Amino acid sequence: MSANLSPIDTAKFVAAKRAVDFIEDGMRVGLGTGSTAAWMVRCLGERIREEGLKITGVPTSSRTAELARQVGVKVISLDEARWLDLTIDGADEFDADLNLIKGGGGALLQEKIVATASDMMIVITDPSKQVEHLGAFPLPVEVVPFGWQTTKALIEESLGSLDVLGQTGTLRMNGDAPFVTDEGNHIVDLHLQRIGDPRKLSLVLNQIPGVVENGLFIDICDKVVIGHQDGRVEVTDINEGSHHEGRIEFAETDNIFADI
Ligand SMILES: O=C(CO)[C@H](O)[C@H](O)COP(=O)(O)O
Repeated sequence: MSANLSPIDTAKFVAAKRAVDFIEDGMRVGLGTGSTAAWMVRCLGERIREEGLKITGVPTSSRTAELARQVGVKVISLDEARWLDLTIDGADEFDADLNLIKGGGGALLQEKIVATASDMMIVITDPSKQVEHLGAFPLPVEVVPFGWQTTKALIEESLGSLDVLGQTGTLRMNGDAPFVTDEGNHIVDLHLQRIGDPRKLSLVLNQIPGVVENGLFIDICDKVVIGHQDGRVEVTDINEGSHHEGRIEFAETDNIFADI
């Protein structure tokens, strides 16, 4: 069987395939969560099978852990790894400074811990996630279940003094019940439309009792790999100030698509 990739999956796949080139034998790698990160895990599995690389992966969610094991990536915990060479993950939005909104898939807490414990973070994405100002995508905030309505009210109250356009939050649901993260918490999505000062917002949110973490990733991402539907790939490194373009050639009959 071969896959019939949609244009958006093609963009995600080529970004993932290019990013996996940055993984070297022996590395400890943080494995992100989401549909783009899932492509990366499959591409890494393919490299391990074909090249016999010795890689250990630290997944950022139970979903990613399951996929990694399925495709032959050795999985260890962050406490076993302690520190990582590289993390590759998707994002919901990124700006020109490579600040991010993450957590659309609900894994922001583990994603932020793992990315922060890495020498380098690479974000893989399609061009639709690039924005001038963060905030059109609802900002996920992970809160403990105890007293979540009070925490949500305190969050909304704090937004009044900040440079944001919207000020409402909604509890993320999973059917009729609140969504529960891998850490047993809930998520409040903030509808801000435009975030004037992401760094300040992140600090303010994380000082509210009941808030565990928020989905703003400030000064964490080093490189972004943008895949396009025609196979083009752009790589921007914020530390080097470099920008390169290339192309990924692939056939939809490749082994990697066999199970999709
Ligand atoms: O932050 C995330 C999960 O918590 C994801 O990386 C983000 O939601 C992007 O997902 P996708 O690649 O499916 O668009």
